[in-house]
Amino acid sequence: MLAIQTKELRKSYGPHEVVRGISLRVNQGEIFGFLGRNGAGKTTFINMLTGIVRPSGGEFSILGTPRGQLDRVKRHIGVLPDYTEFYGNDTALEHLRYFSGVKGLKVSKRECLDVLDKVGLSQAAYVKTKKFSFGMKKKLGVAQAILGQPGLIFLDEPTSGMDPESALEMQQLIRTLADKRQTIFMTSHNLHEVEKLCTRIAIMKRGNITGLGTIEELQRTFQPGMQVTVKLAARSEELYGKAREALQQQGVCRIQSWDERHLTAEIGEEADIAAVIRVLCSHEVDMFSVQTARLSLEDIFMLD
Ligand SMILES: Nc1ncnc2c1ncn2[C@@H]1O[C@H](COP(=O)(O)OP(=O)(O)OP(=O)(O)O)[C@@H](O)[C@H]1O
Repeated sequence: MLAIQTKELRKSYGPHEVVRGISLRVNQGEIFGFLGRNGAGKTTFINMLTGIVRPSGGEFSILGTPRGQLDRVKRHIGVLPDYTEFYGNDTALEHLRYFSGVKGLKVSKRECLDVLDKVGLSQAAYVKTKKFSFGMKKKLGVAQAILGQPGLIFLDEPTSGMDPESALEMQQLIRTLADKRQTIFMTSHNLHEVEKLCTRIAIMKRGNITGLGTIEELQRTFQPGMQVTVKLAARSEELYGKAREALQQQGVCRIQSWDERHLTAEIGEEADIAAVIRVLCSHEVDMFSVQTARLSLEDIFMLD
């Protein structure tokens, strides 16, 4: 069973098509990263899947249940929305107990306290939420989303506004949830976090998915080859001229840029590094180091 399946899902506001026919499959237990610039359509897409926004076209199913029967699985879906506001005179614990009642979850006080502990709010269980900082509200939002161990959890920017330590703890919590086969569908503008956490990533641009896959698959899609940077043993015009000439003559790589000491070239695959090193050695080019690099998620995200 898939956690999420969408087919040609679309949404328009008047003449403005915000989500343009997205087909996506998310497996159970994945930490799926959903990226896009501000206004790309991420929240609208999530809001359709959680029943907040009515699609203009297309189909989807959640945990094997089609869109028309979403009420049947709502208890198994957790959501951290893109805004987190609470009734200020309630404590964190009161809020969770009230929320679990509204959602029809059978959750004990002990479980609510456990969840508050997991998000790092154990000290604030009996504190009124009007005294909460932005980061604490975000944590309470996550607590609400994971209450009752839902099979699918939507997290809209789960760590934004958190201090670095809290963000790391939240990332660890997300991993723990996925280890228990709970599916996470998350947005984040922290690309480093996404690169570290997510099993697969979709990049959304102007309502379309322009990239989809693991980080390695995205790298291969957007840069079929690899980049190799040779740092020469010394800053020397002669050495660098020799290196350039040797590599160009042998055609083992395509030189992209160079300065007085570094020479950066594109190679077809990792195994071609050996050929580059062989050519340079046979032409007596002394090297300090040879490094390969692939595009980072940030590089890929910035591509238009
Ligand atoms: N209710 C609405 N009525 C009209 N336009 C809307 C509505 N909701 C969203 N939009 C428009 O849809 C587009 C996508 O918005 P959405 O909030 O889905 O983007 P996003 O990718 O989540 O952005 P962000 O990263 O800033 O949260 C925007 O141009 C927005 O103005």
